[in-house]
Amino acid sequence: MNESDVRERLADVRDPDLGGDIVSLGLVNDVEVEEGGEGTGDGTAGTVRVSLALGAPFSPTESAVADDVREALADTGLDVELSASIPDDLSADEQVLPGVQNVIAVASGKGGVGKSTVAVNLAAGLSALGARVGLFDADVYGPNVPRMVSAEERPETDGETIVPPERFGVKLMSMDFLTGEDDPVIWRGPMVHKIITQLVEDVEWGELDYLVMDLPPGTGDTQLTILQTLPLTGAVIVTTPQDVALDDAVKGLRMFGKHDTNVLGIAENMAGFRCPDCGGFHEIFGSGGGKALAQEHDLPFLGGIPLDPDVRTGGDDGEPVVLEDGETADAFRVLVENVANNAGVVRRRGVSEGR
Ligand SMILES: Nc1ncnc2c1ncn2[C@@H]1O[C@H](COP(=O)(O)OP(=O)(O)OP(=O)(O)O)[C@@H](O)[C@H]1O
Repeated sequence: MNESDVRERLADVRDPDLGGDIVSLGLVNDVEVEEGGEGTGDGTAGTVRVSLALGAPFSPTESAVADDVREALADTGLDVELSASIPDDLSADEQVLPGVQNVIAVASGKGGVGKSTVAVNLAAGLSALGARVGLFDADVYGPNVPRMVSAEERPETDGETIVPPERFGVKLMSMDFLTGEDDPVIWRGPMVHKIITQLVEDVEWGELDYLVMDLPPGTGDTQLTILQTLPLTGAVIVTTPQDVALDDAVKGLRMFGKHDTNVLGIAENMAGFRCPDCGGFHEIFGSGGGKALAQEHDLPFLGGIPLDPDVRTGGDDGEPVVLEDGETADAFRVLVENVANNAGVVRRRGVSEGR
């Protein structure tokens, strides 16, 4: 079995989203076969090392592709060693956040729709899948991260670098940690730019699979600065089924469109209420708006999160609901998986189209 035999077998593995096999799509970076058996005396047929251009660690789709690759090589008798990396055009020095694979922004057109709630549960849910995750709370108007850590757990700094505190395996940072008591209302573009730069240069994120950014609501300076400064994989737009929230979501979509930012999809929050007393399901803010918005703009619908008192108490106590059991937690898990899958589509499409 040589390298071209291996590639021939890999040509049977399909990418379920891009519609083609992983070899033709350019998703096989490298194949190496090391003969074993006689001669080497290790008693095996050898090892095959395959490097795949996969970019969304722990996403169900990419995990399935990796399983298919193993299966395609299963009867060769070779030990299969897989690795995943998306080759980068820029050197580590030129990259803004060299250790971070995916930056995912969570945005909304207006406040109070549950954007921060989605960001926190997305980060915790990705971490629960096994990924290395950071959460940056850039929502100066309603920071949520400080609530998740006690005062003693504030970031440590030696004057040069900032070490983010961790909860449920997620590294946490907040604009609030950096600015202290300053009144965010007086912030202007240059100030925001300075802080974002500080985030990029001074925080020790280490190696991360996903950095989730909780953007402030709306389409102002901070959002634009972040879009211009950071290499986003894509954005998640949070809305409620109400018409007015949907109008605002469209404004958000336009902003991302202008900056060539991928939209990973639309999440609909407060989509119905399961009454704990009568057991009935009530659609308090209407229904289907998020899905219709997604369809209209030809974007993925990521899922609906019900109105559930546990979401709020979880938020207040800093314990994301996604880590619990139940209907709402399941809804969040679907959302987390869809976001990861769609991040993978963006990354693999980039490789495939960039060849
Ligand atoms: N699905 C839900 N069920 C019940 N309560 C929710 C749900 N989603 C959010 N909430 C609650 O609604 C309030 C607003 O949510 P959140 O802070 O996430 O909104 P936001 O869009 O980030 O607003 P802002 O950016 O203005 O801070 C919080 O108290 C939160 O706990």
